[in-house]
Amino acid sequence: MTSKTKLPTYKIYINGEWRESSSGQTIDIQSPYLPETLGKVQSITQDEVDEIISFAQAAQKDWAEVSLQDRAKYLYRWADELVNMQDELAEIIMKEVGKGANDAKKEVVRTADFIRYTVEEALHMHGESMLGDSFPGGSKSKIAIINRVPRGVVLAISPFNYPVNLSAAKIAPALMAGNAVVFKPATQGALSGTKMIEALDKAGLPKGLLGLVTGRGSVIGDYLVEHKGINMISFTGGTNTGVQLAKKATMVPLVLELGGKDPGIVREDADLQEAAKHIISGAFSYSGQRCTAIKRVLVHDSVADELVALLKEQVEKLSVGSPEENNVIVPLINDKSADFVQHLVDDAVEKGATVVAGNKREGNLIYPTLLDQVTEEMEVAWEEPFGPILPIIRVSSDEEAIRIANESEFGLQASVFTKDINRAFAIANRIEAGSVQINGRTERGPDHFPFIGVKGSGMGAQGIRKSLESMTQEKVTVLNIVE
Ligand SMILES: NC(=O)C1=CN([C@@H]2O[C@H](COP(=O)(O)OP(=O)(O)OC[C@H]3O[C@@H](n4cnc5c(N)ncnc54)[C@H](OP(=O)(O)O)[C@@H]3O)[C@@H](O)[C@H]2O)C=CC1
Ligand SMILES: O=C(O)[C@H](O)COP(=O)(O)O
Repeated sequence: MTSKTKLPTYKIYINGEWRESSSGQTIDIQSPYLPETLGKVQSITQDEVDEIISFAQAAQKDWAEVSLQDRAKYLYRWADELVNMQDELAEIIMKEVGKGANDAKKEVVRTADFIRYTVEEALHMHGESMLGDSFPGGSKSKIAIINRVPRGVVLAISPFNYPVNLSAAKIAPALMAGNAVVFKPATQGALSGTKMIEALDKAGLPKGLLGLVTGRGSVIGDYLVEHKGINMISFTGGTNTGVQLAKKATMVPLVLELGGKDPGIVREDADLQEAAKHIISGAFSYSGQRCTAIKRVLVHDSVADELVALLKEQVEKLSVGSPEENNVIVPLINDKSADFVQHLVDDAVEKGATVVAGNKREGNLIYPTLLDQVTEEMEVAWEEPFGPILPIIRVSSDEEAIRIANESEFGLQASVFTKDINRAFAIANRIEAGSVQINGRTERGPDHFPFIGVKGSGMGAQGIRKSLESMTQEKVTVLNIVE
């Protein structure tokens, strides 16, 4: 991939046409690591949002009548288009969000796989029926037929860190389930999101069925969320944004996937080599800019020194630099994020944490940092850094590990490393999180697994089948047979 390609001014997508906004205003998208403006996106107006939603409402009525087999054809073509343009799209992802070149390409291929699996899952979902006679006084002549019907217009709002995959993870199930979509990508991610929609346009999606909204969430977000034409919201992003959104959205179903502070719990009987390998990859890939990154280690005192030595050895080997050379540690999305991460390190060091590795910064590039002797008084014990720093908290028992794990406001995932499978299950049962990984790093994939955040990490579930379910509602038709 070259870094010379000039990107054009991107447009909004309304009723199957690419348009500049009548606002006359655009937002420059800077690369997190290149001294370049990569392109401009439109700041949409409220009138244009109204237009998009009314086209979506009209198109959805026809789309709901299209057979699943026919809907599938558009989505398969979309997946094929994404694969065809994987180099171009991966280059944009890399430059726009600073993701390693290979990981950017994997994101595109994973997205095509996601879309195809979504189609196949939807093709194999069936309704159910019930006979009335199982309830006292009921009768066999009363039969309920329970089908899933589309919700209408789904608002899909995605974050910067997987600008293609997490967007398609909403759009594909929404469309396959018979909905129309209003798609609002993260502003830093809107170039990638727009390119992805170009692929959907090439696939011949009926006009109006999907509208692309660009503009700052802080400016247009409330208008979208409160719009009466929206029938469901699927949001992935930060907890603060998600909580504000939930307060504003009234009487529409919400799926929220928010932040995390996933603990890696290491028991004294763990295979420490394996645990260290999973923790490093869980904590530091893409510089820790994953909601599912391991964001704190809770290790038993008796093995803490050994684990810290193993982690140190591996942290020092992590490659640091440009995403173009596939470095693991890359510049963070912006200076503000880097400032926040540095603040967490400074606060911890001031309160007595030991720097085992790192604590070095060049602009928005934060070197991988391992902090030992972290205590509950330090902000880094609780805050989500979204950066390459890993605090180690030493604990004296499983009880203490569980207590600290659960005291977090978040509840996305957790990892438990141990050879004792009974203890692993006992701990997993008590951890307040959507998923617990036993002897593996925290991660969302494979994408057909349910993906769930509890407490401040979200509500509702994603994962292919769960997304299809959340983007439909059950409808019951009762047949009363006259004998
Ligand atoms: N649990 C999960 O599945 C995941 C969670 N995340 C979380 O996301 C965060 C990082 O992503 P980031 O993009 O910075 O998150 P943000 O919360 O900043 O933004 C997410 C999306 O919300 C939009 N937005 C901002 N304000 C509003 C508003 N008032 N109304 C509606 N939408 C709004 C943003 O638009 P704009 O960009 O224009 O501001 C963006 O599209 C981390 O906390 C991470 O943990 C990330 C990935 C997965
Ligand atoms: O956005 C995120 O951080 C993802 O949902 C995490 O996905 P991953 O675990 O597959 O990296």
